Amino acid sequence: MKGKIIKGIAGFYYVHVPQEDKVFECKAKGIFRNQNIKPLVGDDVEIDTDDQVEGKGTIARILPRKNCILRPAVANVDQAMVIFAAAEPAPNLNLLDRFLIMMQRQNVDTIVCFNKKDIVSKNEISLLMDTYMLCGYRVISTSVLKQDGINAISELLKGKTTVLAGPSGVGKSSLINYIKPEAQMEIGKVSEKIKRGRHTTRHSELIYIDECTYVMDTPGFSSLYIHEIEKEELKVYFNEFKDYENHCRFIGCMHLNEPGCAVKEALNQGKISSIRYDNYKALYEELKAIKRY
Ligand SMILES: Nc1nc2c(ncn2[C@@H]2O[C@H](COP(=O)(O)OP(=O)(O)OP(=O)(O)O)[C@@H](O)[C@H]2O)c(=O)[nH]1
Ligand SMILES: [Zn+2]
Repeated sequence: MKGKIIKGIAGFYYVHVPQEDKVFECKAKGIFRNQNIKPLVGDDVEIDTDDQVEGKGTIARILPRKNCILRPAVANVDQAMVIFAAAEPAPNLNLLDRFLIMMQRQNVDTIVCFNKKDIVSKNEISLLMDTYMLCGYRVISTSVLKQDGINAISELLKGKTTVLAGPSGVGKSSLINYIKPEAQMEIGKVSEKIKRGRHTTRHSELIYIDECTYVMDTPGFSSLYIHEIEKEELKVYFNEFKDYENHCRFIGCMHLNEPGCAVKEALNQGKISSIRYDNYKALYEELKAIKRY
């Protein structure tokens, strides 16, 4: 039978078989260990089912991977969707930029979603959306609470495997519950959940929506390290610099204090978002401060 690994815990792999809409608890065959292959969430696999014990089986073969990424560890990803709340909690755009860099570095396209649009003004939501649209990202705004904009999300997810990520409390569980009511994700007040520490124990897991649509729920994050990046490389991830940087006076301009910098000129003319530029500067300083051994 063919299926997809949706979860891996302590040496067991949970394989969803769409044909039967059933999940089998599987062990991996020893051959994978010999070949140094570790089955990954997202892997398409062939399993042999156990005749004796209902719902158990063995992974016999891992089908060729389209891709696989490390953060989060998942195979065969088509895209990511990152959710931030427009307010409550206030969006930490430095954290959003870190996420975008991390995914771009792994060649994964990311859609940006600002949720809770019901509690901010039209101006506030437009400012957030424009900032990221200007950098070439697909951006949507939603209110899961008022069921506004969710159809657009369903359309974007259709037929794809999407990593869904975001900080705690932005409405990720609420969204998953809306598109897949059987998922029964726990929804709660931000503070209560943090007190219980629930978000720290959750595993990444693929949720089956339909035949070809999977969503990977990832634990809420509050920080992201991008320290493997060289400071000189950082500018590559700021897509909005591209239109200007060929016009900088110096080749290799870092767009900081160099004279004749076209990126800074674009910034001064309001063509580049100052929020993004400030994040670039802050991240650059952070990378510069890291000791390299
Ligand atoms: N006003 C408003 N509140 C929302 C919206 N979506 C979710 N909420 C509320 O925000 C709180 C957090 O929602 P969750 O769905 O639990 O958030 P989460 O992102 O899954 O959080 P973690 O599980 O900690 O990662 C809950 O009280 C929700 O009812 C929205 O669109 N508007
Ligand atoms: Zn420059």
